[in-house]
Amino acid sequence: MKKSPLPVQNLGAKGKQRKCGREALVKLLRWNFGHPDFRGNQLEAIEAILSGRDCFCLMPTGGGKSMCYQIPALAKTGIVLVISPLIALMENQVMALKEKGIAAEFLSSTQTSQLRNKIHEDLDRGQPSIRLLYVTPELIATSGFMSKLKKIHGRGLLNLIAVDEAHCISSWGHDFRPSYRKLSSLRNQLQDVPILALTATAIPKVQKDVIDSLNLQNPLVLKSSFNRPNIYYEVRYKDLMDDAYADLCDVLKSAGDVCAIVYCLERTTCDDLSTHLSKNGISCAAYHAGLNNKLRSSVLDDWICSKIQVVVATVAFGMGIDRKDVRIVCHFNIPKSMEAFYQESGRAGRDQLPSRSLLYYGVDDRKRMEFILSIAESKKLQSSDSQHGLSKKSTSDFNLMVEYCEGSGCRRKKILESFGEEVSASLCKKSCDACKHPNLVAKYLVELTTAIAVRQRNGFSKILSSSTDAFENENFSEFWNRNDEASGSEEDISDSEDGFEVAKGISRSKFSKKTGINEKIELLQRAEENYYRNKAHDKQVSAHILQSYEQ
Ligand SMILES: Nc1ncnc2c1ncn2[C@@H]1O[C@H](COP(=O)(O)OP(=O)(O)OP(=O)(O)O)[C@@H](O)[C@H]1O
Repeated sequence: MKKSPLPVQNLGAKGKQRKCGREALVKLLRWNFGHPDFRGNQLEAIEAILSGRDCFCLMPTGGGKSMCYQIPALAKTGIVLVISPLIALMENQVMALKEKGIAAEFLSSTQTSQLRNKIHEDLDRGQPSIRLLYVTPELIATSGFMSKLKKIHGRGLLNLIAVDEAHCISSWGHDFRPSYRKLSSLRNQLQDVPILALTATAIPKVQKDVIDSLNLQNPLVLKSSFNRPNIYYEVRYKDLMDDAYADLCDVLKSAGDVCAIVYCLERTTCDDLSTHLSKNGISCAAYHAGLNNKLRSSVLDDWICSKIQVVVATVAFGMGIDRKDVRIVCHFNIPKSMEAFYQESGRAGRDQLPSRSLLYYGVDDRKRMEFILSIAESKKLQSSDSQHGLSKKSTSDFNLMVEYCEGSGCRRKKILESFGEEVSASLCKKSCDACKHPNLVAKYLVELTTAIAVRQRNGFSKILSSSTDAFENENFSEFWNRNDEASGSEEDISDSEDGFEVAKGISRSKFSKKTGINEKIELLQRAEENYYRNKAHDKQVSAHILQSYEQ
């Protein structure tokens, strides 16, 4: 049942602001959201914002960042503007808030003009009923919307600008969106409105970049640990097992009928693996950008309402997925960076209950990812726009991921150290395989070294043939551009021209539909020669590679 919101707390008779004390804020939290108390740095962030101060807030996935702007929206008359990278994300949040009786809206080109006009009319009123307004960065950049914001601000009604997923502004971050760059002008245009930057994934370089780019003034910087104590981290080695599909099937079956996400690099793997799991009695479906919108949303709906328990997906299944009881997040292929891994594995256990991150590591997968990243890298070097247009992520970021899988020692420590955190030896408490079963993991790593040596002698035959397919049939589309399921409107970040999108362009042009098979083989051989230029390939290996193209 919808509740009516608690009366606004802060305005005295003459519009003078009264301090909204801790007790009143806790009351708002309990009444509107049913949580007994604030968590982590939530209260500090809220108090800073309500005092008019800029704030940079780093909280782990599932930490409760949205409360940091939702409570201020309820504590003051006026509007909180929330800038969010995805329409789906905005839709989810607005729906959840409306269910709680909180007046929230989003503006996007996916709405009817009638609905948009209604929202604009409300914003023009002396006392708008909307408390939270969600928009994309593209809308902010339009002069029409900016002048509307200025008018609202001029009437003293713009209380806060919250920039969600703020790391998207930094070209050092893993999710760089060129459209976020446009937010740099906010501080000048709307001078005394506090800005709150929120992110779950910011290495120190990105944190500084976010603060500088948004031009935050003397911000309160709140950082929580990235540690997710309720997630158990584990790596399994594909090269040491007969059948990774069967292994995953056993894992899911022995976990019971739990909710899980399995991430794969390629769409075909999603389809194959999902079919295999289904045949073995696991309630699951594939999800990737190759499926039509209707099918994708029905998979999503079925998963959200527990009709199916396991989704086998590419990274298109990403931001904005709000199911809290995900017990297992499995990476069936190695992710491209520690940041991506942290973000994706962090979708497990958002209810804080014990959960699992399971990564299947394979040497073929590693080589394939290195090959893909090397193409993106070489394009970046060629680009004259390398300062602003492209992500600055590089293959070196991937090495951290390889070290996570191939190196010895605590997995949790490796994750946290990659984000610049100092980690005490006792932090993990045996909640990763390397700490819980050190001898077994050490044995696996020795066996893996042997397996790699054997594979190097025999050549990594499958890698390039798979890459040909991928470039040709867009099997990797989501890898290059994580959000290609979005609507493609001018307000949508989905047509962002980030580094991978540009690299996709080269790959496509390299292997356009007109490219004949011989040319493809030649191009791939040349790429392969470059790639393995320090490695000796005897005739037998070359023949083996050619043979694999023909299959
Ligand atoms: N003070 C609190 N007490 C208990 N639960 C809370 C509290 N604050 C937030 N939550 C709950 O925690 C969950 C995660 O919150 P939220 O979606 O805001 O996290 P987030 O930091 O934005 O996560 P992500 O980065 O994964 O999107 C939600 O179910 C929310 O209701």
